[in-house]
Amino acid sequence: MGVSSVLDNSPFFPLLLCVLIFCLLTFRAVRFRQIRSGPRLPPGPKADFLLGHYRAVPEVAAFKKYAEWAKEFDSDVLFFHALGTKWIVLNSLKSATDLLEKRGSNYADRPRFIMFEEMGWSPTLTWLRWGPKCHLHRKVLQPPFSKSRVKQYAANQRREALICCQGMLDDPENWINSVRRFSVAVVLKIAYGLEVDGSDSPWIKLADDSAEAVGKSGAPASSIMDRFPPTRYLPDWLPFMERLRFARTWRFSIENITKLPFEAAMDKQAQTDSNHEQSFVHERISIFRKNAAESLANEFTLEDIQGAAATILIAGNDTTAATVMLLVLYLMQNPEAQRKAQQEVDCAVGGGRLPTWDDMSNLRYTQLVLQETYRMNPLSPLGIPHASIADDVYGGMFIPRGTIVYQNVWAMMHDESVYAEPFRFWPERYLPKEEGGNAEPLPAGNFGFGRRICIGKSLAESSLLIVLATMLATLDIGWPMDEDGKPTPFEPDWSFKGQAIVLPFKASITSRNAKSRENLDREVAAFKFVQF
Ligand code: HEM
Repeated sequence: MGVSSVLDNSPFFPLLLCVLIFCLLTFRAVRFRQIRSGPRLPPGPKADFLLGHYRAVPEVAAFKKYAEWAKEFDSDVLFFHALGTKWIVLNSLKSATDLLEKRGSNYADRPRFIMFEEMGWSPTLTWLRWGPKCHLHRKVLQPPFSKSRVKQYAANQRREALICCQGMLDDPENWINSVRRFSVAVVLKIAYGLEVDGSDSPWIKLADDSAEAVGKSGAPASSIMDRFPPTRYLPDWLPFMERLRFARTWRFSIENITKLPFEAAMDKQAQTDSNHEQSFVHERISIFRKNAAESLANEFTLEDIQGAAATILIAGNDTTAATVMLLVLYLMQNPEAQRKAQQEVDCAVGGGRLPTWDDMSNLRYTQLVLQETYRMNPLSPLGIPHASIADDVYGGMFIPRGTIVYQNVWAMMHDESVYAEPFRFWPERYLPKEEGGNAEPLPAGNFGFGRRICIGKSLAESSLLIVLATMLATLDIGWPMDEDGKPTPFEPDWSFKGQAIVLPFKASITSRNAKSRENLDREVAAFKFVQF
C-alpha cells in the first residue's frame, strides 16, 4: 500500500501531516527572512508571512498580472517566493537573453515538476534536470530534428497538409478534427512510424487527452505540490488540493500516450523487416538491440526511448494543432491579411497547381502571417521554467541558486516600446519602413531560450508553413454564417490555465475555386499509391 493511500484512509495522518507541514512552513518562512535581509533581491509585490506570494499570483493568466507588476515596480525582473520556493519572472527580451543565453550555463537547469511526477511521466527531456541524463536525451533527440535532417520528413508533412485541407473542406463543421489529425500524423510517423487512419483514429483521442492534461494543468511548476513538495502526500479531496486531484484524474492520459504507441511500434517492428521502417523508436531500438547483442552497455535504456518518443508526440502535436487553430482564427478575423497572403501564394505557384516546398522561399508575407500569429498569442506565455544553478547578480539584483526562472514571453511580445499597437494583428509591422511596414523585430522566445530551447522548432515551423500555404491556396476562411447566410462575428473563448490556447470555435470554410479543389483531390488520391 502506497504512502498516499495510507494517508487517504486514516483520519489521523492528514492531521499529523498538517501539523508537520505547518512547522516546516514556519521554519522555511523564518529562513526566507534571512535571505531577504541579505543582498538586494529583485522587486516584487508584498508577500504574506507563511504563504509568501502563493495567494497573490493568479492561477489563470498569471502572465498578465506579472506584466502589470513589471510596470508597477519599474523592473523587468521580478522576485517571488511561496512556501519556501523562490522564482523570478523575466519580463523583457533583454533580461531573458542576458540570463538564459549569455549566462546560459547557469540557467540550464529545470525545477522539479512534482505535479507532472504525479501524472506519471517517464524520463522526458522537457522535465529533466540539467545533468548527464538531460545531456544524453538532448544528444539523442537533437540530431533527428536539426534543420537539415527535418527535410527528410518534408514529403510526409506536405501530404498531411493536403489531407488536412481536404478534410476541412469535406467536413467544415468539424474542421478542428482535420487539424488535430494533421498535427498528430506528422509526429506519430516520425516518432513511431505509425499512421493515422482518419480523423477518428484512436491515436488522435490519445493525443487529445494528453493535450488536455498538459494544457490545463496550470503554469508548469506552479502548483502547491511544486511550491511545497510534502503536500503531494496530502489527500486529494482537501479543498486546496485541486491540482493534485487534476494530476491523478489525468494520469491515465500520460500513461496511455507513453505506453500504447510505443508498444504498437515495437509490435510493428517485430512483424516487419526492421530496416524497412524509419522512425525514432525503430532507430533507437535497433541500436539498443545491437549493443545488447555485442554485450555493450546501453546508456539510453528502453525506458528512455519510451519517454523520448512520447516527448516528440506530446510536445510536437498539441503545440502544432493549437497554432493552426490560431492561424485559422487570425485569418478569419483579418480578411485583408488573408487576401494578401492568398494572392502571394497564387503568384508564387503561377496558378494551376498547389504550393510545394520549392515555393516557400517566395512566400515572404505568408511567413510574416505565421510570425505575427506567434507574437499575438505565445502558447507558453511564461515559457517552460528554467532554474539557476549557482548564485548570480544581475543589474545589482541578487538571484539565489535554485531560483525558478519564468520567461514572460507574452509581456515581451506585447511590449508597446517594441511593437506598435501590440494587440493588433498586423503582419506588415515586420517589413522595412520603405515598404510600408514598421521595421519591428520578429518575435523571439516563443520556442524558449538558451540551452533548453525547443528541439522541434525547425520541424514545427516547416509543418506550420506548409499547412498555412496549403490552406491559403485551397480554402476561404470566414466568420460562420447564420441561418440567413449572414456572417456572424464573435469573440472566441480562451484557456489560460497553463498554456494559452483558443478553444474550439466555428468558422466558415469553403473551397477557393473549382481548380484548387480538383488539384487537392487529385494530389490526395495520388498519395494512395506512394509509400512514405
Ligand atoms: C509551435 C510549436 C512549438 C512550440 C511553440 C514549442 C515551444 C517550446 C518551448 C517554449 C519550450 C521550452 C524551451 C525552454 O525551456 O527554453 C519547448 C521545449 C521543447 N520542445 Fe517544443 N515547441 C513546439 C514544437 C515542438 C515539436 C514539434 C517538438 C518535437 C519534436 C518539440 C519538442 C520539444 C522538447 C523535447 C522540448 C524540451 C527541451 C529541453 O527541455 O531541453 N517542440 N518547446
